Amino acid sequence: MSTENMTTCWDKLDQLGAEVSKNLNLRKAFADDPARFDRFQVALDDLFVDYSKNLITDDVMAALRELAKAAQVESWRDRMFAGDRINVTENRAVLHTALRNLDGDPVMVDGHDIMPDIKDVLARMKAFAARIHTGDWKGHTGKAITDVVNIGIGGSDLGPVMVNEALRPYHIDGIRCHFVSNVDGAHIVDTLKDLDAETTLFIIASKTFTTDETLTNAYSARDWLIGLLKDEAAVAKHFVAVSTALDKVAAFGIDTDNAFGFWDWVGGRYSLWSAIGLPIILAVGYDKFEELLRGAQAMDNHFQTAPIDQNIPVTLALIGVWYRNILGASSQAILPYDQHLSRLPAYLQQADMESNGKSVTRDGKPIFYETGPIIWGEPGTNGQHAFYQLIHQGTELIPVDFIVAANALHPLANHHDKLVANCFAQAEALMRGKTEAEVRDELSGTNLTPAEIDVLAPQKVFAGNKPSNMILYKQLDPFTLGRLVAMYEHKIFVQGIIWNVNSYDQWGVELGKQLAKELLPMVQATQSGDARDASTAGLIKQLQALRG
Ligand SMILES: O=P(O)(O)OC[C@H]1O[C@H](O)[C@H](O)[C@@H](O)[C@@H]1O
Repeated sequence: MSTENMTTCWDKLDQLGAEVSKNLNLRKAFADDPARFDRFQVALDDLFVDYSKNLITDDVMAALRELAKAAQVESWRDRMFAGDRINVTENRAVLHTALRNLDGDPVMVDGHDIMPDIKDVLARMKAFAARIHTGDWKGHTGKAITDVVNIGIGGSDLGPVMVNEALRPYHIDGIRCHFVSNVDGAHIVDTLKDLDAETTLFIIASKTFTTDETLTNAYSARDWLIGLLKDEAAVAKHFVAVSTALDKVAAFGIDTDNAFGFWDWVGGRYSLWSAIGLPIILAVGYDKFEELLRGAQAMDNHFQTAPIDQNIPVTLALIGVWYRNILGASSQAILPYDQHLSRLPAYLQQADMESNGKSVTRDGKPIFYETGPIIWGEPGTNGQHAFYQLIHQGTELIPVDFIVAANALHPLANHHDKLVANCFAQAEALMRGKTEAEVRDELSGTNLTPAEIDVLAPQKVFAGNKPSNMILYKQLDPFTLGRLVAMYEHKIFVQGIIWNVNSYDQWGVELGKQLAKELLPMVQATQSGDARDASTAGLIKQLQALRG
């Protein structure tokens, strides 16, 4: 990319940033411009994004699109889809999009078409799930499986957890999925407490099959099963694995006939579309999983073909860059008005923060601008009664993504109407605010004294001018969920290109893992901690004292 062009774009954006900060009032912008809503929207069929309530003008959007062009977003996008090794620090292609390229062209990696491999694993998962669902797959004592426990962490947990929660209305009767991720023994102990070993199936999900938490939980699950069924041979009927490292799966003692593979060109946090999605297939059935893939594929096609100014992921990415780099926002709130999307913020924390939480460029140079924001959020309306206070009246600029379905998948229409009304109301309130004059007008009808009004009125003022996107669609079915997740994946990709970071490695997680290994014998009191820094050494001593 041309650094010179980028600098020109950033300079222009800085200048527009100063202008917008000084002059743009959204309430007035809507009043002055009846076409603002029509101009600032993008859609893919029923998936509609209103971005008119952002601190943007036509000039801002034009300058941001110039930035995307200068950063060569489109050619990077094409390189990603074509299987170029854009994950340079790991020398890998980035091809989660191939996992949902169900009826697309061949995708080549090192001269080999990967599509037949992908379809082969899908077919094996489909057949396996059918055996579980029909009761044809029997546990060691001859009983059908009723409970599935997925043991995995990070990308081998958060995607299936989020999707299974999101697709709750589609769950198949007779099979319950559980997830164990934390090395905190409470997680597995609490999960197994109510399960019957004879009817429980464990999925050990780990891309690398080296992750300590997952292996620790897997061994404890194995002990639990063998302890109850009194036969090591039981493992064969109660353990399956999902991994790219099938040799390590075999070393653990799981028959590779019962393992589902994926490949190093699937990043962990982009892997729910791969065999990592097995618990999704077990929860909702293969056909719904395929609808999820087809939804993601629809968003992939849109991302590849829609012009920049009508491209949903590009638009969301550019608006995010505007807030992060020009207007100084440090976080991005994800506020789904959908109880079933309660795990979406946590899922996007890994997707976004592990991808773009970087401070060196792709070629290893230090970065002197802001990169990935802090991602956080909770479903509405709950958040309204907790942290929205700070969004409305605090001192931080917090751009918000509201996400809501037009139709509920439950019969309580009055609930859904209230949910949607609250969602739209929050976006409106953030945008328009409430002036001191409006507050004083309201208070003038009360029996407060003028002195009391002087104290109270400023507290009740809403500055407004707070930005949000509204993401609205027909209903949260598997297809739409696929579109939604792929939309965020591509948003993250575009931002990574603009920030010139490698969004597909995660070296920042390594140091803690390494030190935990070193500290374990000190925690176990088989080695002295005295040589560590004074705080760590002191904590180890304090720990031993508390353990007595
Ligand atoms: O799937 P695994 O190899 O067990 O990895 C699980 C997780 O742990 C790693 O430390 C990374 O931070 C994550 O990106 C990854 O998803």
